Amino acid sequence: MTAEIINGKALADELRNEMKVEVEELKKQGIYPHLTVVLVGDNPASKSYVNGKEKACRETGISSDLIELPTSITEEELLALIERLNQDSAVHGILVQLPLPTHIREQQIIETIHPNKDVDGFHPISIGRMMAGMNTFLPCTPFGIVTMLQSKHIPMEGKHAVIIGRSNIVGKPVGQLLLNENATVTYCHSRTKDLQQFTKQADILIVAVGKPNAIHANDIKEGATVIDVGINRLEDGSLTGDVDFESAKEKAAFITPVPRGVGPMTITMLLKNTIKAAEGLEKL
Ligand SMILES: NC(=O)C1=CN([C@@H]2O[C@H](COP(=O)(O)OP(=O)(O)OC[C@H]3O[C@@H](n4cnc5c(N)ncnc54)[C@H](OP(=O)(O)O)[C@@H]3O)[C@@H](O)[C@H]2O)C=CC1
Ligand SMILES: Nc1nc(=O)c2c([nH]1)NC[C@@H]1CN(c3ccc(C(=O)N[C@@H](CCC(=O)O)C(=O)O)cc3)C=[N+]21
Repeated sequence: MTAEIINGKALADELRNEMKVEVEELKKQGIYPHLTVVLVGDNPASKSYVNGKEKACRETGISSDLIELPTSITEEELLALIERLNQDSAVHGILVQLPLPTHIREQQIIETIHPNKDVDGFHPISIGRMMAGMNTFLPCTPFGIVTMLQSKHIPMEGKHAVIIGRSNIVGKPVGQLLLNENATVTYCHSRTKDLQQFTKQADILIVAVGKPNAIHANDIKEGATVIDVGINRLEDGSLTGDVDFESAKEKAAFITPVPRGVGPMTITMLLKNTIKAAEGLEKL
């Protein structure tokens, strides 16, 4: 079997065009959706992601501003900035780019962002609402993955979804969203014994490890759907995922590429959450 490639970039463009219309409608009502992005330090990868987010906002008619801070900023100063953004009624969404320097406690920062402005969906209140299946800001990468599966009418109900990775931003929440969609979910991680025993059972395999070639064709079941979340920059500057795409695409039924797979969908869901934040919480 040769897999159908799920073009995340094309789907992202399509959804962004729809959102553009929604944003225009909001503006007619006097609501100007606005995202504030906070970037601490000068990590080149973070800068590049943040640029992508700003460009996507512009294209959708969402206004955004970037607050760049030196690595030397203290946790107190960053918390004070977030408190100020929480109070600012012109700011609908707040995104603090991760990772943060080690002297700043990430969890403190995440918990200070007002849940009504938590467009990343990382606040414990957002996570709790997601677990309870309530309306909330869903974390962007998991939300993007489920949206991709739905766009291709790939059934989740009753299917075995195997997740490799258990981070708070990808692995754990994507498993929860798939569970909400009635999949049977297995989590694997670095302490999993005999990983292949699990991956070979997966109808839907989500790979969020952060290592090139973590998964090959012989790890997957014929006809599976393979979602590659990994973003790895190689020495030659090119980007690659966690899956050996060339071999896996001969065995899977559906597969996402890197680049132009999950990444653009992550940004698109951020735009969606920002619009939702601007529309106001009464809808939450
Ligand atoms: N496309 C997108 O929009 C996004 C892409 N990413 C990318 O996705 C990847 C994962 O990100 P993130 O979740 O933040 O990463 P983390 O490093 O936080 O998590 C990686 C996970 O993989 C597990 N793992 C590591 N090695 C193995 C192994 N050999 N076998 C099985 N499991 C293993 C770890 O296990 P343990 O918990 O035991 O350590 C951990 O749970 C990265 O490449 C990142 O750049 C991230 C966010 C968005
Ligand atoms: N608070 C916070 N929220 C995040 O959502 C967040 C974060 N911190 N820290 C880092 C990760 C990573 N992430 C990506 C977003 C888009 C692409 C993306 O658009 N990738 C393009 C390629 C981009 C390129 O060429 O560099 C693609 O895969 O086609 C990738 C990765 C969001 N993250």
